[in-house]
Amino acid sequence: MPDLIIVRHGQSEYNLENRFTGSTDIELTPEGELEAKKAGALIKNYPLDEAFTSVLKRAIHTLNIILKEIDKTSLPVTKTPALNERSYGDLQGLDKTEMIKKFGEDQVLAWRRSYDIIPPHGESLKETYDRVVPYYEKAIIPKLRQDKNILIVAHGNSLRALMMFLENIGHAEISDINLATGSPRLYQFSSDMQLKNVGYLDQQ
Ligand SMILES: O=C(O)[C@H](O)COP(=O)(O)O
Repeated sequence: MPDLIIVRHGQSEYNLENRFTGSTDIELTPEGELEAKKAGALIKNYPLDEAFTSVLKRAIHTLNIILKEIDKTSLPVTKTPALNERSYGDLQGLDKTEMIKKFGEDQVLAWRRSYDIIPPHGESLKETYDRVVPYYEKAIIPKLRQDKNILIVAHGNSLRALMMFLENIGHAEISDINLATGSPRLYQFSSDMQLKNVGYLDQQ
């Protein structure tokens, strides 16, 4: 029965400053490092075989802190741009509240949470799904089929896209779903890859 754990990176400097991050390569805050350490403590009881992350440092550093916490710094790690945060295009670096003042709450919410509305020169959740899910199917499902336990550390929207696939979440429903930083979510599958159990480790 393979386990998959997904974790959004800990708080980043732009998260703290309420700025759009997207594909900007921004470091964790001290609070984000602490969140990663706490995530590691929750993951400790699950024997992992491999980990996957993006090529952005907030995710890589979160993974490194988790691996240190669970005493598995030699775990095989794959870093791929397929798991990167979606691009927020022209919004990157800008203040989220300022953007609400300029464009209105509904527009900003649509850019942030809708499935197919594209932020200016950025990437929609649909486009993110179209790179995350094929990568998951090609590179990660075969490992789970070999009964390997896998950890993925990535980003709010690359992981929302993956959650849509894993939990069969519809286009409308996904707009209400947000993944908190540093909160591990566990998926347990049967040997024929049927989802048997899903939930946040800090709520179990
Ligand atoms: O890119 C960002 O700004 C964050 O990682 C996620 O942003 P969101 O909550 O607006 O999707």
